[in-house]
Amino acid sequence: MEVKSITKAKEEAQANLDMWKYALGFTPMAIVKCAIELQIADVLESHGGAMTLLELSTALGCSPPTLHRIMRYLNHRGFFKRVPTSQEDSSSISYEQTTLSRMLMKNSENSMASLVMLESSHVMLGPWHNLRARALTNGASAFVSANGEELWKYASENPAHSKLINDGLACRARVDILAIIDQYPEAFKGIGSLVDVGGGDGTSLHTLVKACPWIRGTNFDLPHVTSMAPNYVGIEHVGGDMFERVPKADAAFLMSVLHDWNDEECIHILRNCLEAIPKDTGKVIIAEAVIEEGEKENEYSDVRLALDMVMLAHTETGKERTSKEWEYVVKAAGFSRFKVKLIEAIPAVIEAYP
Ligand SMILES: C[S@@+](CC[C@H](N)C(=O)[O-])C[C@H]1O[C@@H](n2cnc3c(N)ncnc32)[C@H](O)[C@@H]1O
Ligand SMILES: O=c1cc(-c2ccc(O)cc2)oc2c(O)c(O)ccc12
Repeated sequence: MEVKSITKAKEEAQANLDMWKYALGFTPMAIVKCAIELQIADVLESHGGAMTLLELSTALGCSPPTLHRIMRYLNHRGFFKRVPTSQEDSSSISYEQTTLSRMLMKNSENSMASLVMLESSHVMLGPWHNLRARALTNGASAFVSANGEELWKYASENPAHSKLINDGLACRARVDILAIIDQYPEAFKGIGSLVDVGGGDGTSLHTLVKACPWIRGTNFDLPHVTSMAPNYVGIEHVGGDMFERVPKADAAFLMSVLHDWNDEECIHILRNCLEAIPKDTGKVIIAEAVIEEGEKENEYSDVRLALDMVMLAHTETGKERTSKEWEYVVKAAGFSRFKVKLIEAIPAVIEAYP
């Protein structure tokens, strides 16, 4: 074979292999969800060390051959480690936790289980089947087509789904806030009071105030969200509508809120934030993904671009933005200066000054 046709054949073989990832793309999400529901990681953790397949099957109430196949798949993906044994039969295989499998636990510090449960719920998966209509009309919301009304209205009428959203977003909020404080602590220096606009159940603010105890926090969200939020020392929950008014504070913080809305809506929210802070010393801190294009792509780009698709599926007008697009909405809202600090995490920190 000519060099050119060998190269072509290799490319086709690789493309064929790559296509399998898309055809069976749902598998990792479904099996990870199954592992969370079975509580495999929680049972292994409370056992305190390696468990044989038989011990694990008994503890979980599973059939050993089925569990063996599920564990083989998860192990292949880096969840759980097989401990070598001298015997060959599958029943004597032992498993122990890995850093990745600990993230499947319900209550570990860096658990991502609730986010998996949110994204894999019927309500959140339905809209993905309606993207074609959204692309063809750019008007029909995929979420509304699947669930009858837009996400935040749906959540206000379905307490179980509201809890799924709050828990799902809270688990990654903790991780993102810790990354921000660790890599850019200057953002919160000298701030006496801070309002977290669209703060959800207060997890972000609680994590922030624990690390920066000089800050008095106001967690501001829709009334049905704040009324269900747990009490935290140093945090006041205030229910309201950010399109009407934002409570006053030295600084306003918005994380994963503006990506739910179009430019005009963002400008409206940001103007209300500008009204809420002192003209001379105030600032608005925005924690959101910044989409990099071309050569600037890095290991987070894949997740950031996937989040943009989540916005397409789950919100009516939301989107992730490039640095230029952020500059446009911030300046159009009346801020005079803006700074983007890129960090090793999904969100960047954008500071906007009056
Ligand atoms: C994607 S969540 C982000 C939550 C939190 N900031 C975080 O990062 O985990 C968006 C939040 O905006 C809130 N929200 C939506 N519309 C709102 C409105 N009109 N006024 C105040 N909050 C609103 C939602 O209830 C939700 O908690
Ligand atoms: O399903 C989601 C997920 C997010 C999300 C996940 C991870 C991040 O680092 C940031 C955001 O945000 C969402 C959102 O803002 C929304 O309105 C609906 C769904 C989701």
